[in-house]
Amino acid sequence: MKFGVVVFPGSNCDRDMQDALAQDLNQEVVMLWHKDKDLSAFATSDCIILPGGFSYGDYLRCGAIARFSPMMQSVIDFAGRGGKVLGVCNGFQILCESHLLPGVLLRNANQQFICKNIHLSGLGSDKALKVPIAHGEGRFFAEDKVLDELEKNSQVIYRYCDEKGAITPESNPNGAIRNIAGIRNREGNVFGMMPHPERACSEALGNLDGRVILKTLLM
Ligand SMILES: NC(=O)CC[C@H](N)C(=O)O
Repeated sequence: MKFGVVVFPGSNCDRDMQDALAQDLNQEVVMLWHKDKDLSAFATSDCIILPGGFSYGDYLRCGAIARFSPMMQSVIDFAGRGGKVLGVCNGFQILCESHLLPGVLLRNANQQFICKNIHLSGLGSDKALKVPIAHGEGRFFAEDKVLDELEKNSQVIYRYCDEKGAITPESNPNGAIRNIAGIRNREGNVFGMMPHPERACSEALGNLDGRVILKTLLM
């Protein structure tokens, strides 16, 4: 399978994602510019990634302007055809702004930018996975009705937990509702998460837990 990584003005995790996929996971990766819109080289068995960063300087709300990039219309069409799409951090924000995923990312409860390792409970492992976060607007929120629907359809893919896997208020770094760190759409082909698996894919970085996440979701 082939991966396309969309570069927006202000993306800063695009090369990390490219490196993780190409070097650490041995996958074919093509970089895509947000002003282009041609995805004809991608089959629905391929995957488009919206990386982390500060697209358009985070003006208005994180992801609110990137949503209108020409490439995003093509990504929405690609997702509609069943192609896999993953948004990490700013990419997750763009997916919510584009309504490919429900809910919103609000400013962190403590009003601070948070950059640290956290633990996740969810797909791919029985043990807690250690992954870095780095965001100012990462507090997932949706109305109870939406949340109940997400839970009923197993669309919550990751929750913040402690290192033993317990999902507690103390293990929630940003105040995300129900400790939600990542979700998928109902069809199961669009994924969004605030933590950065691409920063945890290499032995040189001392953490391989990100590989488990990327492999589980995408390969
Ligand atoms: N690492 C990121 O993608 C950061 C996302 C966004 N700029 C925020 O601060 O919330």
